[in-house]
Amino acid sequence: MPSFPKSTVLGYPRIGPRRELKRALESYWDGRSSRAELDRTGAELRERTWRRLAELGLEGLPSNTFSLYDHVLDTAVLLGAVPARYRDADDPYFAMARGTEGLAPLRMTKWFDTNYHYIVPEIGPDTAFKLDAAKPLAEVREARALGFETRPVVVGPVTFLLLAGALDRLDDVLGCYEELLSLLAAEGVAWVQLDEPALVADRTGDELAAVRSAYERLGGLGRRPGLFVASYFGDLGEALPVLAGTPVEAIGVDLVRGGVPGADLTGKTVVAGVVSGRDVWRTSPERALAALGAVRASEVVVSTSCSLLHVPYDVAAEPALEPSLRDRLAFAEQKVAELVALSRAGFHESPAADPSVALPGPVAQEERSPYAVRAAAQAGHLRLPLLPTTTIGSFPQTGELRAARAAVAAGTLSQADYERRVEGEIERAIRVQERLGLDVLVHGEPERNDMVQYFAEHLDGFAVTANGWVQSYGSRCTRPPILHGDVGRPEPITVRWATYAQSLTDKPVKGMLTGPVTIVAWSFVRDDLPLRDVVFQVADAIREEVRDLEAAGASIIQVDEPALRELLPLRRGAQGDYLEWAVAAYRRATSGAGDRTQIHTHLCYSDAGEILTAIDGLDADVTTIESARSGARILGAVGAFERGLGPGVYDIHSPRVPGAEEVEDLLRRTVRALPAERVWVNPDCGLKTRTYEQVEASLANVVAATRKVRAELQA
Ligand code: MET
Ligand SMILES: [Zn+2]
Repeated sequence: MPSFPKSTVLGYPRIGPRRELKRALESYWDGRSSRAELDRTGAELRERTWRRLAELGLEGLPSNTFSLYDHVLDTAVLLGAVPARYRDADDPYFAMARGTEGLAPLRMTKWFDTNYHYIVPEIGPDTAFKLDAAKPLAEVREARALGFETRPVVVGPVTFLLLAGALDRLDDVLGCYEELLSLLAAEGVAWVQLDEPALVADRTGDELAAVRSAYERLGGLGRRPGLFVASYFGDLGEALPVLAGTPVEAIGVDLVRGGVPGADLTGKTVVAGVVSGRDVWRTSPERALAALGAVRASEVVVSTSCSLLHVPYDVAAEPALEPSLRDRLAFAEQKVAELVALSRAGFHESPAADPSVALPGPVAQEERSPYAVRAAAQAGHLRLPLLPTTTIGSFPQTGELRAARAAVAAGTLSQADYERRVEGEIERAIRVQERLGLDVLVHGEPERNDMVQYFAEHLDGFAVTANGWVQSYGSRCTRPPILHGDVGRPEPITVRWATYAQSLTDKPVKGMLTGPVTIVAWSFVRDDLPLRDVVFQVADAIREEVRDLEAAGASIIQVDEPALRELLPLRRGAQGDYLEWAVAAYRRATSGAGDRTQIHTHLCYSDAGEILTAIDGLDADVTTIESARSGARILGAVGAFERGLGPGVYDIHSPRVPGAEEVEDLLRRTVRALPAERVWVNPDCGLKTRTYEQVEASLANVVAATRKVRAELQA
C-alpha cells in the first residue's frame, strides 16, 4: 500500500468563496441558465479548490467532496437508491432534493450536531441497489487532467444505512462498495476515504458487529485502494478497537472533540484531526503537537477534525474585522496553512492570547411564581378567548426590504429612511393580522435579516462577517456571527419596534427575542471557554431585554429556542448535563419577568418528542411547536404537558395554502390530545419565507377553523 500523504483535509467548502454555486444553482432552477452552465461553475469551483490546496502545500487532496446539493444524496445516487417515483422526473436528483410540481422532496434533517442539513435516503426492503460510480470517477479523472492525484471521499456503508434507518440492508449495499473499490483501483486510485461519523455516537453491539463485518469484507477485497475510515464530531469510543481489528489501513480520529486513542495502533495509519473543522479559531501548535506526539501508530497524518465544509473560506475576505480579532481567526484557507506547517516544520507561530472575559457568576435566581398563580394573573389581564390564535413572529420578508438593507449597507439609503420602511412593514403586518382577526399579534420582524445575526449585531462581544458564508442546505448559506469577547447589551435592541407595533393596535403584540442557546448554537463561539458559561452570559443579555420589554408595556414576550435540540450531545451520557444547563440558561433569561407577563417559547423540529422533559423544564407559559409538517405525530407525546401549548396547524415550509377543513381536522385532533383551555392555534414556524398572498389565505383558514371549533366547544 502506498503511504498516506503527510497532511490532508477531510473535506472542503464547496459553495464558492462568493457563493458562486448558490447563484449558479438558483439561476438553473429558475430556468435562467442551462445545465451546461451549472456544470461549468461546478468544474471551476473544483479546480479552484484543488489548485489552492496544492498551492498551500497540502499533500493529500480529497475529491468527490463537491456536491450540487448534498453529499448524502450523492451517496444515495451512487448506490442506485433513487425511489421509483423520482425516476421519470426531468431531473431526478433535484426532484429528490427539492420536489417538483406534483412530487414532494425527500425528507431533510440536520447532519449530526451541525447546522448542515442532509437529504435522508429513503430505503426500503425492496430498494434495489446498483452502483453508479460516474461522479467519483469523473472527479478523479478531472483532477488528474489538472495534474492532481486525489482521494475520493464517500459516505461509508454503516453511516449511510444508519441515517436511512436500514442497517439490515448492509449485505446488499456492500456489494456496491466492493464494486466501487475495484473500479477505483482499476483507475489507479491509491486511497479512498469512507466517512463513518455515526460511529462517534452510542452504538449497540449489533451495530458494532455490522462495522466489523463491513470492514472485514471490504478490507478482504483482492484489488482495492487503501481504505481510510474517517470518524468525526467526537470520540470513537468502543468503535475504535472494532475498526482497528479490521484490515482497514487508516483510521481518522477527531482529536479536538475526542481524546488521543489510548490503544497502540501500530500497523495502522492514524489520520489525526488536530485542526478543528467546527470553529474559526487558530490552532494552538502546542496543543496540536502534543496530541500528534501522543498517538501510537505506524504513521500519523496531520488533518482536520472533520470536513472544513462547516467553516467559511478565507479570513482575508474580511477586511472590516478588527485586526486584533482577525489575528485570532482561521477559516478554511488558514486552517490548511496550519496543517501544512504542523506536518512540515512541526511548528507554527502561536496565535495571540484570547482576551480575558468576566464570566457570569451564579445569579440569585428569582424564580417565577408557580404556573397556576401566573396563569391566573395573566388570564385576568390578557382576557384571551378559548383557543387563542397567534403566529410565530416573522411575516413575509419582501424583496424591497432586502434591497433596502443592501442600500443602507451601500450608503445609498439613509438609516432614517430605512427605519421608516421598517415601520411601514410593521404597520402592514399589524393591519393584516387585525383584518384576519388573530388574537395575539406580532410585529413581523421586518428589521431582522436573521434571528441570530440581528442580535449579534446589537450585542457586545460578537462580530459579524461580510463573506463568512457556510452552507446550510442546497444553495442556502448562513453567516454565523463570531462570539469573541465579553457579551453585553449596551442598549435595548427590540424595544422601539415592539413599542411602535403596540401603538398601532389594542390587541396584545408579542415582544420577540431569540433565546441564549439558539444564539450560541448558530454562532462560532470561543473555544477556550466552557459553552455553558458563554450561554449564561448571553442569557443575561437577553434577560435585560426581557425586562426592558416588560417595562415598556409588553404583556407577552416570546423567547425562541429552535436550536435547543441541535446542541444535544451525540453520546447519551453527556445529554443530561447539557439539558440541565441549557434549561437553566433559558430560565435565567426569562425568570426576571413578572407573573402577569406571559412568556412564550417556540421550537421547530419534528423530533421534539425526544427532549420533551427539557422543553417542559423551560417553564414557559406557552410553547408553540412544529406539528403540521410531521403529521401531528407530536400530539401523542404532549398529553402530560401542563401549560399552554400550540402545536402548529399550518405547515409553513410549503407554499401550499391549507384548506379550512384541513386545519379544522388538525385542531380537532389537538383538542382531543390536550385540554382545550391549554391549546393555542398557530402555524408551525415563522412566515418569513412565504408571500403575503399565501399567508393571508392560510391564516384566514386558520381563523375560520378556530372559530368553528371554539363555538362547538363553548356550545
Ligand atoms: C426557526 S424559528 C423562527 C422563529 C422566529 N420568531 C420567526 O418567526 O421567524
Ligand atoms: Zn421555528
